[in-house]
Amino acid sequence: MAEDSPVKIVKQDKGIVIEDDWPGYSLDLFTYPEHYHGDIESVYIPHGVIMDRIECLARNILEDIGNHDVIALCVLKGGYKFCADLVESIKVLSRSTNRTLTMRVEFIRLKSYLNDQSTEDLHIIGPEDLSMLRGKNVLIVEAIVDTGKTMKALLKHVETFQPKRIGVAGLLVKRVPNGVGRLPDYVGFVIPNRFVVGYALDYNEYFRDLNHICVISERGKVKYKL
Ligand SMILES: O=P(O)(O)OC[C@H]1O[C@H](OP(=O)(O)OP(=O)(O)O)[C@H](O)[C@@H]1O
Ligand code: HPA
Repeated sequence: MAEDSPVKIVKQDKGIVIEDDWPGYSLDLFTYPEHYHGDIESVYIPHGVIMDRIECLARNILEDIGNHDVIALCVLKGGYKFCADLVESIKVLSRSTNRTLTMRVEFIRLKSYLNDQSTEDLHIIGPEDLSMLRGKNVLIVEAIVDTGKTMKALLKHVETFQPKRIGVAGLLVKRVPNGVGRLPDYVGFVIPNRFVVGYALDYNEYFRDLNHICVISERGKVKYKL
């Protein structure tokens, strides 16, 4: 039976720290779509490493969830791959440990970036009504916390629907000067202040179809600039 109390977050994960001098892997060592040739500088986090890390996060999250019901709130668009892989990993782990876990997934979309810059124009595009979160344990699933502005606005918005407890899983947290707001409870990787793309992270909607997380090249920035 599902427990009625709030989920206790005890298995916090501060993430794997990628140092500032990490150049990434040479592109020759990996495959990637031909149409991005010249548009990326290096493979920063290979797809397989992302998947392994997600499995660890899933294990920690599952231990904290116990027998509680949880709603995963996927932050679109950048979070769609992380959310799908995280929920799948939690499902597989819960089956292999004979648990009966019901995890609902809901979606919200926020947008603020133009080119590689955060703008003041932060829109919550939808849905307006998240009343299904009232009294529930909510796990926000976000691909990247950079300036932290998106997470700050999102938490403020979600709190108005009075969930029981909000946990946050973030695949990437960027080391930036003057970052704002709450850091995720479960972090995949802490990365240097470089603009990364792939694994659903975009630059003006390009690169979401790249499996690895890569550093965009100057040529890529110019080619897809708006
Ligand atoms: O911490 P911040 O500096 O606020 O940046 C993080 C946000 O930026 C990106 O979203 P974006 O606005 O590009 O929309 P998208 O997810 O649809 O690409 C990303 O997916 C995060 O949601
Ligand atoms: O480095 C980034 N890449 C893609 N989207 C982002 N949104 C914030 N930071 C980033």
